[in-house]
Amino acid sequence: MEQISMDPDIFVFHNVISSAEIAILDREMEAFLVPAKVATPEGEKVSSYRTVKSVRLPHVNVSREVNLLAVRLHKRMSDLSDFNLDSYSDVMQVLKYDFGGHASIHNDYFKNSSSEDRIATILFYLNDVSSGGGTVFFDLNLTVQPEPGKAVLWYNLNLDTFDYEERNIHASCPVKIGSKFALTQWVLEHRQMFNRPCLRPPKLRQYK
Ligand SMILES: O=C(O)CCC(=O)C(=O)O
Ligand SMILES: [Fe+2]
Repeated sequence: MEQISMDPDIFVFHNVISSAEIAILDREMEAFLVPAKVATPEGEKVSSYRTVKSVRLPHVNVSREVNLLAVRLHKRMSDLSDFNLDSYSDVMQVLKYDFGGHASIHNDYFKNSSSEDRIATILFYLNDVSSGGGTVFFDLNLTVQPEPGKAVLWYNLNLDTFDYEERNIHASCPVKIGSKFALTQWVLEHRQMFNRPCLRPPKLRQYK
């Protein structure tokens, strides 16, 4: 494990998913991938803002082998992050960015006082991308390049101030060769009330 940023904390882990496990996801999930939608004032839409195919995991239509793998991956994400994850409510997303696929600059929090927010993000990289495809943190001058088995963890809510962690604004750079295959987990805050207590309620979080 490496800490690639101290303030805010960002951690990188290596060899956290095996090539055999990646092969299962590659083989079984391709058929279920659909263009991801983003929330707009007119509802959920496919958008040039985020051009990626995605599917939820666990998933009702996939084999038992894949759903058992999903349970193992949740346990592993929980072990490496010390967050409490539940296979039924904290669904992961398998992501595939084809040539040119990208996610424009954003933060992962909702900043919406009516729902619980995403306290952190855990992103597993499942392949190499020889050109493009990095996760870039603009304010931190940091780019994390995909490598199979590597994972990155960042916090969307600051665990010291209990406020929105705006400095983790990020994007997924356009893929210039091949495709990018990844798995993301947005960690919700309510289930963390005992291991990360004292988060400020959404209405009291500041937006400067
Ligand atoms: O694919 C990436 O590098 C970034 C994904 C992302 O922004 C997210 O999962 O929230
Ligand atoms: Fe994101």
